[in-house]
Amino acid sequence: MILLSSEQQQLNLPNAEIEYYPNFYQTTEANQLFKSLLNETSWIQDDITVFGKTYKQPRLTALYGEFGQPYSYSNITMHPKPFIPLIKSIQSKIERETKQQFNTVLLNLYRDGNDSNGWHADNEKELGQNPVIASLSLGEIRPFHFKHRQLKKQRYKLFLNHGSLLVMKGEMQHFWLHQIAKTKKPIKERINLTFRFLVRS
Ligand SMILES: O=C(O)CCC(=O)C(=O)O
Ligand SMILES: [Fe+2]
Repeated sequence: MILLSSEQQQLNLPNAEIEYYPNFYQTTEANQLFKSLLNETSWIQDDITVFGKTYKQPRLTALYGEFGQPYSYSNITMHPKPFIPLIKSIQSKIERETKQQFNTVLLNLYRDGNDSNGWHADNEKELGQNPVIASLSLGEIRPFHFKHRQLKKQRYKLFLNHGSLLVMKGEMQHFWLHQIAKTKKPIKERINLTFRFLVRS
């Protein structure tokens, strides 16, 4: 099933609360943000270890945070850089419009269709019980797939527009998995910023 909309939308799904703002940033501003983030972000390519074998992560990432608290997922520990003004200003707009608070952002750069982000949930302990995650998309439009862990008919894809914001809340990270799949289509870069609130340990 495909979910598409041109307006702010609340999706009613079992065990999840999802809000989607297709035009969180207008195109001109989104274009500028994309260009600046591509150039100004400290992108790295981490190694991931799966069943004892080490691979290059199939995308570039960067972590920025307010407290310098490290964030670990999939056997990777990332140490945040202090916020840069550009990212701070994006965070402020997201906080204002969603009425939620964030202190950390994980950025993903999908260089082309070969880059991806496998099925996972953002359920690390330091995110707390029911995390609110705000995900800004810039650049190439790619489908965000999500599926319920138990209810096998509950599978969806949402095309994340250039300049769009997706907010995941409620029990979503307990009951659902999400991914950005590889594609053979010749596509350009996509940047994604996922704002999170890390509980201080
Ligand atoms: O690129 C996306 O839209 C999803 C990113 C994501 O799921 C993550 O970084 O945890
Ligand atoms: Fe995620």
